[in-house]
Amino acid sequence: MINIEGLVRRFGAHTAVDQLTLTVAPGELYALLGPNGAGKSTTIACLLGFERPDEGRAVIDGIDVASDPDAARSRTAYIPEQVSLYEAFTGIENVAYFAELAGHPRSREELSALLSEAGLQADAHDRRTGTYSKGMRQKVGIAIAQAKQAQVLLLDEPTSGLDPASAHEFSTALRRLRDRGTAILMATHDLYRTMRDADRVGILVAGRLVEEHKTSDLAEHDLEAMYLRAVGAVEAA
Ligand SMILES: Nc1ncnc2c1ncn2[C@@H]1O[C@H](COP(=O)(O)OP(=O)(O)OP(=O)(O)O)[C@@H](O)[C@H]1O
Repeated sequence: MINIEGLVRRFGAHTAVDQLTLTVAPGELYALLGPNGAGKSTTIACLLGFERPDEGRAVIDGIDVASDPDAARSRTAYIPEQVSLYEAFTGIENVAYFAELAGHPRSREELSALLSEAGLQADAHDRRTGTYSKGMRQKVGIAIAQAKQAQVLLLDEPTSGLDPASAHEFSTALRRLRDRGTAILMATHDLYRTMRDADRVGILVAGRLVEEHKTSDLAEHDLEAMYLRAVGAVEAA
């Protein structure tokens, strides 16, 4: 469960996140849209304990992240745009390491099954991750989230730059995690993936949540028109 309550984060005179309140339930995938600089990454950084809120709280499974970042992080997996792995280690070794660190050691068979389930082809499991493509790294990120039994998954523009087939495979793996009860918050610019994968969508503009809807209540062109209107680019539509 993710609870963001009245979150404010300022950098000098600039308010990057402005009174943001947002909840993501277990088994829910929430897409956070917004133009560059809207405050999406800063919000995620507060949930990870990398940034401290000036006001309000970021809460993971009842734990205030700023008060106990280690306990919050043990329940959280994070997939940034570029997943960083130990390049000299294989895919299996990377997942093994992160699973063990989280207190969930796994057998080789389990690790291999997790990677396959995340969509990584079997012949890559024992290759050094230094040779992996971006899409393959994202899949390792999903396998790590599953291996450490993270209740919360945070993603920052995970599908940007992935080819359509890789993005599709990634989405399938993501939805599977969601269906197993993970609360997922994804910052993204991808309206198509948002409509396909997300249960709810919020639009952040200048740090403020200006729209929030169930995707089932929207058609794809509605979301695009709403987004353009929200960011003040309606003439461009
Ligand atoms: N450490 C920092 N110091 C000063 N300003 C910062 C810092 N981090 C972020 N900002 C500013 O806060 C605002 C929000 O940035 P943020 O990266 O959260 O936006 P974003 O929605 O993730 O954008 P993008 O889509 O480009 O990733 C921006 O104006 C940014 O320049």
